[in-house]
Parts: sequence; structure tokens; C-alpha cells
Amino acid sequence: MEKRIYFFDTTLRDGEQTPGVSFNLDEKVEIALRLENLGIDIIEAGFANASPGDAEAIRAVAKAVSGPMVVSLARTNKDDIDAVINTLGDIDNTGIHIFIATSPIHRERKLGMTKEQVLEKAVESVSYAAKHFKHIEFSCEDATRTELEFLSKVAEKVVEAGATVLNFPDTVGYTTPEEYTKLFQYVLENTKGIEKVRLSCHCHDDLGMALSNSIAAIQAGAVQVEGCINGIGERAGNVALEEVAALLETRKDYFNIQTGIKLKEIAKTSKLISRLTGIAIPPNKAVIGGNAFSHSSGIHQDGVIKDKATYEIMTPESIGFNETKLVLGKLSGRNALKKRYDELGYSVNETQLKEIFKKYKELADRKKDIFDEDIIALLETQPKNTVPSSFTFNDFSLQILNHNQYRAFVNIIGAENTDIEGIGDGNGPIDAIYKGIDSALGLELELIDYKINSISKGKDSIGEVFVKVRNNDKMVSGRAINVDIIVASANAYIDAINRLKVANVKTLI
Ligand SMILES: CC(=O)SCCNC(=O)CCNC(=O)[C@H](O)C(C)(C)COP(=O)(O)OP(=O)(O)OC[C@H]1O[C@@H](n2cnc3c(N)ncnc32)[C@H](O)[C@@H]1OP(=O)(O)O
Ligand SMILES: CC(C)C(=O)C(=O)O
Repeated sequence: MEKRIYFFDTTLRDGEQTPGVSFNLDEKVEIALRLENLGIDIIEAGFANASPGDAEAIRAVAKAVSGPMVVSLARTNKDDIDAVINTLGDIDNTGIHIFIATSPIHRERKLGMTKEQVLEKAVESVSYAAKHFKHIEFSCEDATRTELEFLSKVAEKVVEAGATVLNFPDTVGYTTPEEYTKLFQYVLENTKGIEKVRLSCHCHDDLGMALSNSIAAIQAGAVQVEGCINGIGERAGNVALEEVAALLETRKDYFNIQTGIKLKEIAKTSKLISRLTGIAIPPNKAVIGGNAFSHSSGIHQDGVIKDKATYEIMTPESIGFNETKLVLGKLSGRNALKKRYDELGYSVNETQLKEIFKKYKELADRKKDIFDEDIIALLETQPKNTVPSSFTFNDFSLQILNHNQYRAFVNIIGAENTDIEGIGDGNGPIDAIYKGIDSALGLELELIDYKINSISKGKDSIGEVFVKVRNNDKMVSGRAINVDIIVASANAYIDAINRLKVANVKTLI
């Protein structure tokens, strides 16, 4: 039979323990409403006794949402519990989450308590809270470093006292799936009354094990999973709830587990948390990262073009993202390039594609990001759009003579592959190169206009150079693109010369 798992979101409590993160009342309400849309079952809205402002925000959250239950955290002391009673006691569908650490290190070094004192505090506080709340979650903080026998004893006594949910947190992200499984199995087998309560897991990600450990707990008997959106939380954070939800849905064939989560709401929720915390989502983050549905290598892109399922185990749309992205780069292949041209509305035939693809690879070797403008520029400088070239700019070197004075050595390939050399001195590199080209070809052209644009974005953007030159009474334009603006400038000049030749063949040959 399909098992139902409850999602307990602590973005507003443990998530707020992320260094540098603090939510105000309006932000907590905005997040809570989003969590409600996501289908979260229980929202831990804060720690009522932490500050009057937090108590006010928790109350506002409880009043704002109607679906999820809202709880507040409390230590095992009367002040903390009273703060929760005052904050939530008169609002329906609310509860309390009480905790005390049970492990030897925490008992001895932090609390300065014996096992008996910890047990007494736990029972006393749950009994007191039970007079005010029907829903009482009790957490044995640092459960995974606690003696199993003692853990089971605390669990049994708090259930007797009125706890309705028992949580065994891996507070410091220390456990392993096998150990965590054994913990759940042990308490299930050795704790009287445990069948009456809901078991919960709460995993931190100090060793990157939060997801594996949460899943192990679910398989071992936990029916509630606690975590935060985007995996925020104290230190390395909590398990990312969107990962748990996406995993259980994507591998329903394996887990056969049902949740109330609407996966389509994940993208929106994750973006909101990122915006309000100021914590950017790493591009390679599972499920929500910018690259989670991007494909960059030719073989993968080809597979995805043919059938997305070759490289996508869930669709971007199912998580609330727009679409699969094929990112053009150095490792892309012809099929992805052709698809992008199709999407941009350019029809490119096989011969053109073959020619453009060579240039594309050369460009991609020199440039990190390839933008649409880049590939459009590659297409638009194809031979069909330009004059047949007689001269090709081949190579150059530059010498700095002194301040602002340059000498250019240029090499041009002429008809029948002849090498033509020229030297020019100028006030800048381009002036020198243009004079070098003039000297190589025996010309003295007048440069009427020179313009340079950046075709796309970034420091390594392609430069697009336009020139206008005059030879006697003939005026022509030239254009060229290149990531190296000196090369683009030289090619634009040569392009103009080639057009001049078309216009006035005799004068130039
Ligand atoms: C595992 C977790 O994530 S637990 C949640 C952690 N979250 C937070 O701490 C955020 C909110 N906390 C706060 O605003 C403050 O720490 C407060 C208001 C709760 C307490 O502040 P203070 O009274 O100044 O105490 P302080 O934080 O310095 O120390 C914590 C005290 O609580 C005690 N304590 C810790 N856990 C518990 C517990 N579960 N039950 C009872 N006492 C506890 C500590 O032993 C320490 O007691 P001491 O002052 O006698 O040494
Ligand atoms: C209060 C408990 C559940 C906690 O946050 C932890 O142990 O990490």
C-alpha cells in the first residue's frame, strides 16, 4: 500500500539560523503562503521565545495560512513553552515543538545535566504543553549520537506524557543511512506506545548526507521529513525539501510513497527563498539549480533533441521551470547549432551548416559564452552575403616603438595563394595595421569612417567593425567580426578593399 509522508518545513526556523539570514514578519508571511501553495503539511514558523518580533511573526503566519499546521520551537522550560502558548494557543491548527539534547556530549558539556535530569525535563515540559496543545512534537536533539537505550527511554516517557510526534534529529549531520535506519528500527522495536505517534527525521548536511539519511529514515519508518527549501539552515544546512519531494515523485516506482507536495510550485518557492535570504542558488544544485535542465555537450544535446528522456529524468515543467535549455558552447555539436538557428527563425542548409560549424568551433575555442547574437553574426558573415574575396588577411605582429607609436607587420594572402607582406607605422595598432595593408597592396586609401560594436555580452564578446574607405572617387564599406578587435578591424578593411576591387577591378590588379 502507498505510504503518505508529511512534509515539515523549517525554513522559517532552522532556515533562519543560516548565518546572515533574518526574516521580518511580512517576509515570514509571504514565505508561509508560498509553502502553503507548495503543499507543505507543517510549517515551523520560528522560536517564539527568541524575540517578541519572532513571536509576532509566528502568530501572523498562523493567522495567514489555512492549510498547513503552524508550530513554534521551545526548549524544555516553562518560559519557552509559555511563549508558544501566548503566541499560538488560541489559534486553530497549531502546535508546539519541544526539544532537549539527549547525547552524552550535549548532556554533559552543554546542559550540565544527567540522563535523569534530561528525562525529567522532557517529561515535565511535554506534560505541561499537553494542557494547551493537541499537537506536540518532541525532538531528542543530537539523537544520532545518543545511546539507543536512553533514546528509547526518553521516547517512551514523552509519548506517555502526551507527545504526538517523535523526532530523532541528526543535529550535526553525523550519521550514515545504515546507522540512521538502525536507530529507527531500534526505537520502533523497543519503545512502548510508539505505534501511537508519528516518527520524524530531521537531517543536517554537514557531510553531504542529509538526503540519503532522510530517505533511509523514511524507509525505516519515519512518516514525517523535516527540512528547508534550498537546503538552508544552521551550518551546512538542512536537507533540501525540494530534493526529497522530487526524489520521491521521480522514483515513485521504487519508493511507492505519496506526498502532498505540488512539484510545479518548487521553482517559485525556491526563487522566493533565494531572493529573501540573498543566497544565490548554485547552478549545479539538484532540482533547482540553473543547470539542472541545461545540456551543454553535443552528444547529450543530440540525445535531448531526439528524445528529452535520454538525459532528463524529470521535466523542467514538472518543477515549475520554463523549459529544457541547450547551452551552446565549445562542446556543442551540429544538431544543437541547427536547432538554435531554427528556433531563432533562420533556415540553414546542410552545406551552410558545415561551413558555419567550423567557424563556430573556432569561436567557441576563444569565447566562454556563445550568445544568439554570436551565432547570428556567424551566419550573416557567410560568403553568400559578402563579396568573393581576393585578399585574405592572414597574420600580423605589432611592435610598440615608443609612446603611442606602433609598427605593424602584416601578411595577406592574395590570388593563387601568394604571400603579400607589408609594414606600417601608426599612432595606434589599428592605424599601423591599416598602413601596413596599404603598403602591402600598394594603396593609399582614405579611411572615411570606422565603427566598432560589441555583438553580445561579456569582456570576450565578438567585436563587429564597420569601415568606410575611399580610393580616388570610389567609396565602399567593409564589415567583419572577430573576438579579437584588431583582427576584426583588419578584416573589415580587407573586406572593403575586396569590394573596391569588384567596383574597380582594373585599378587594383
Ligand atoms: C538544534 C537547534 O537548532 S536548537 C534551536 C536553536 N535556535 C536558537 O537558539 C535560536 C533562538 N535562540 C535565542 O534567541 C536564544 O538562544 C534564547 C532566547 C532561546 C536563549 O537565550 P539565553 O537565555 O540568553 O541563553 P543562551 O542562548 O545564551 O544559552 C542557551 C541556554 O539554554 C539551555 N538550553 C539549551 N537547550 C535547551 C533545552 N532544549 N531545554 C532547556 N534548556 C536548554 C542551555 O544550556 C543554556 O542554558 P544556560 O544559560 O543555563 O547555560
Ligand atoms: C530542534 C531540532 C529539531 C533541531 O533543529 C536539530 O536537532 O537540528
